[in-house]
Amino acid sequence: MTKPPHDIRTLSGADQLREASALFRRTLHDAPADDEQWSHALGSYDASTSLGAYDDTGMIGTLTAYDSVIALPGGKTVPMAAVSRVGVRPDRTRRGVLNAVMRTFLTGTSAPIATLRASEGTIYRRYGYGVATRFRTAVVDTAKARLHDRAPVSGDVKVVFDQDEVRRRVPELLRRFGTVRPGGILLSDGFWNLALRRDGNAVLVEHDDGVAVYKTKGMRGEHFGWSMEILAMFAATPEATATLWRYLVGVDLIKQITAVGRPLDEDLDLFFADPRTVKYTEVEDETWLRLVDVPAALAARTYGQAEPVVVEVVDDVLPANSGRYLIGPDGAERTDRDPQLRLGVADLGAVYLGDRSLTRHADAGLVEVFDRAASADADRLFRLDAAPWCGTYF
Ligand SMILES: CC(=O)SCCNC(=O)CCNC(=O)[C@H](O)C(C)(C)COP(=O)(O)OP(=O)(O)OC[C@H]1O[C@@H](n2cnc3c(N)ncnc32)[C@H](O)[C@@H]1OP(=O)(O)O
Repeated sequence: MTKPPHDIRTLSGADQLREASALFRRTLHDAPADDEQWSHALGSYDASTSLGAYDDTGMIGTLTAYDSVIALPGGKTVPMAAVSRVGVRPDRTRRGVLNAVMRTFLTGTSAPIATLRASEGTIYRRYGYGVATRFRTAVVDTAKARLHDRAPVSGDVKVVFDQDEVRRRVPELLRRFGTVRPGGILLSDGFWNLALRRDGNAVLVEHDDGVAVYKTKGMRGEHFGWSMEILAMFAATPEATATLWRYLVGVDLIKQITAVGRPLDEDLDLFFADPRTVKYTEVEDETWLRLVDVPAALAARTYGQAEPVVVEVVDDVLPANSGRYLIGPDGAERTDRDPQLRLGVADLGAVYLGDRSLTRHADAGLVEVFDRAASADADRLFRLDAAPWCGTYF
């Protein structure tokens, strides 16, 4: 009989990391990295935050976390563990391996917040992750695309094609612009080196207040027709948005531009003479966020103006987080007062960055409301003027 798959170890050395990489890629139906790919992938790993699960047949599960930071409402950034490369060998699934790995990770990480991108929507809620940011896809028809006369174009852009320079400049630029909104994160140079190599011939567009990275692909059945995909785009000002888009829609021979993963409130159509230039397609979940240290995370963001509320948080995986918190315009702290609202830690994670309100979650049966006025106050405390958004896929 196979022994319980609960032997979880922190990985060490390139060989174990390569084994974990191969295992993870297999779970996504991909072949292991060859020597060339692995030489670039190794630098994206940190062994100290990578776990392996073992039984008597060897490594059967893995999870890694990139050291990152996340921007919060109020402008502060705090350490964040960006969880990725989660996989369990297909002959060992549904026996509690992920359960053991995730619990080991959550009890061991020093970051107050963890986030991830979920391969399936049913997996991570049980570990306390909630959907904290969402994005939508913008498809731009270049045949129609002309910015209107009052679009705030300002200055010019510089285009970089040399791939060594692209890989050097992108992490630098994202350190400046990647956290312009709450939900924005920073990842290491090693991560970007790997990601940009995977995307192939990436083109970098720089503006004084923003950056875009794109790739192009020949379109099937189109003579001299290409499509453009925006891989990353951050603008700190409306002028940067207008100027970057003026460049992008002006590139010759591009028939269509797809920008996956744009903020829900980025109203790009307002920049164009014909608003039907832009079609918004799927809205998808982006950041799944887990408050690992609830008191620290609640204290790290700022809040809007409203009466303070007492929220009871329930956390079965990390029970030290469970308890009552007084949250008000001046901050958040533990309290003994009677709760006005009660919710699980996954739903606290979902409202934490200010995307959908606590009342919307209550309407859906996800928050217990003992005092309706407190629910409205909580909405004003947590809400932001702009939608939280990450914009970086990992
Ligand atoms: C952040 C990322 O890296 S996302 C990528 C995640 N990886 C993948 O999608 C690769 C393919 N899938 C896998 O490798 C595995 O199926 C995993 C990692 C998703 C799950 O691993 P397992 O070891 O099977 O999970 P485990 O047995 O611990 O299950 C834990 C719980 O989640 C549930 N669960 C796990 N996977 C799924 C799923 N795909 N769909 C629905 N429920 C699931 C189990 O039923 C179990 O529920 P319970 O606690 O109520 O009993």
